[in-house]
Amino acid sequence: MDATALWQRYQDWLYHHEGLGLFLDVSRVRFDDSFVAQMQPKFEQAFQAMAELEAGSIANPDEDRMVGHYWLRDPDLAPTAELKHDITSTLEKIHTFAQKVHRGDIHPPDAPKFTDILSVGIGGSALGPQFVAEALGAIDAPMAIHFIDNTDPAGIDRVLAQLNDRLATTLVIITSKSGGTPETRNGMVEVKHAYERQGLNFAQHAVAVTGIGSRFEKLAQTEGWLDIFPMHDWVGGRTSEMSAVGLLPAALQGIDIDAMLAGAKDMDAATRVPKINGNPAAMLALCWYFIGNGKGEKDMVMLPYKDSLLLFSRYLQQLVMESLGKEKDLDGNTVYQGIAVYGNKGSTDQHAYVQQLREGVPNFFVTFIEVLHDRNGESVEVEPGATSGDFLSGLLQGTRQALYDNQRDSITVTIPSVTPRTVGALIALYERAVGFYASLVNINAYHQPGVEAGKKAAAGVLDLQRQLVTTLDKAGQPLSLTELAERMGATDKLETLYLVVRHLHANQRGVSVSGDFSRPASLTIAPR
Ligand SMILES: O=P(O)(O)OC[C@H]1O[C@](O)(CO)[C@@H](O)[C@@H]1O
Repeated sequence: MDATALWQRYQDWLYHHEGLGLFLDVSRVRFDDSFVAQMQPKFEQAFQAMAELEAGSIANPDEDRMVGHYWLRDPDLAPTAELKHDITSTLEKIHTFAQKVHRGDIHPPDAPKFTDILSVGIGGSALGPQFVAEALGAIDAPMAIHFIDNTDPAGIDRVLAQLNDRLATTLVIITSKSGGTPETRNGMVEVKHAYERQGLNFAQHAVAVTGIGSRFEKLAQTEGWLDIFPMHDWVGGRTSEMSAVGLLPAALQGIDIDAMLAGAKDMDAATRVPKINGNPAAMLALCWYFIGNGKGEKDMVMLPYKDSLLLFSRYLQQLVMESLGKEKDLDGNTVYQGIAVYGNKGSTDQHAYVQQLREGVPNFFVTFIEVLHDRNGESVEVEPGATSGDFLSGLLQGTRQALYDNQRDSITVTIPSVTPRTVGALIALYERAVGFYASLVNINAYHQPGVEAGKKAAAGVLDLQRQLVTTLDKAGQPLSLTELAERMGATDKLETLYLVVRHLHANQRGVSVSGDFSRPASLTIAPR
């Protein structure tokens, strides 16, 4: 396409949201008019399905529940007065709680104010709060936030060591919709121990964000935690940033959560428009379908050219991959759907993997996120007539052009600056695009059956470990791996037993091993 035709295409497809100051450019994705016409009927169905979802239909048939994250930013849309009340009262409760914590009305037992937040959660109960903290957390925020989002003992120790002197003034938020996620439970138990070691009362520092009636809710009630915030069953983990999951930590950090909600609400309204060109989420879904042939054949590389948006790709990894990565479609056909997402930030990644993007295997498309406002305050010229921000902008444009020249498609989302309002809008934009794309490829975006298999297998390994230690204790003599497996009736699990023994040995726990780990048959295992 020559420069004149490309410029025309740029203008024909340029989306601009005046209120948000957001632009979307899809001109560097090579679909043509006939493709758009061919997709029209599928989009009509997608718009219809989305309208039904917003009206409260059972959009997640497997789990028999409604999907209501759009109501969080526009409670008037909630299908019943009761749901509307749940949303508005939770928001009010968050505001009041944050104000009281900031004023010191709610304070730790032995100090006038809480200084820090320790958030314990994983997946949708961590990624949104982490992204928002990185994007919007101020250096002089009223409270600094820290995260435990794994069951890695060394990782937990690192966070607790950083907080050591301030544990007495740290507010702990335990977030789990199900209230039964092992990593989060472990994090909570470890944090509780840390408080007890310092002679502190954990309950008087703890807040739960959890599903109504969950195990965590009951525990928090029994132990008398500071407060409990509800997660409603119609909000999925990966779309929960605008529920108490995201809003509570954001409000405590002094982030304007009403502006986040307003930005998302405006974007929701813009993506409710039932047409392709003119609806930014539909435009994204159209591009994803075109580029990946409706089968996710190409990966989505997210490149925000702004350090504070570093975690957007990680946040989107869950939103996109947990929603779209499905074996079966809604009719039960095996489809193996999904779109892989990765990326960090520009221009940094240009010095890491952009070489491959420009010249290597063409199995991706890039989404550039451009931020127009460079910084608050004046910029020095780093060379005559150019600032650091000019370089950042030039590098984005240059990479976009270099990729296009080599047949690599890209999308560019432009926002005026990184604010609560634009961050809310970005989240809403991608939530809706994922919803549309799921309709286009006929899958359920709102369940995650695949995650269960790994959880069940992990539980099986831990059961085997307990059985192993009991068997060894009973035997009272060293056993080879094979003898151990025979006594346990687990001769089909020799490899798992070997891996468990190796891990226990590395941590001096429960077993004493002699022999050579590189020759499993040489090992003898005794109780410690
Ligand atoms: O909030 P919960 O119930 O602890 O779940 C955490 C995450 O685990 C998952 O269920 C996957 O295992 C995610 O969908 C969810 O965001």
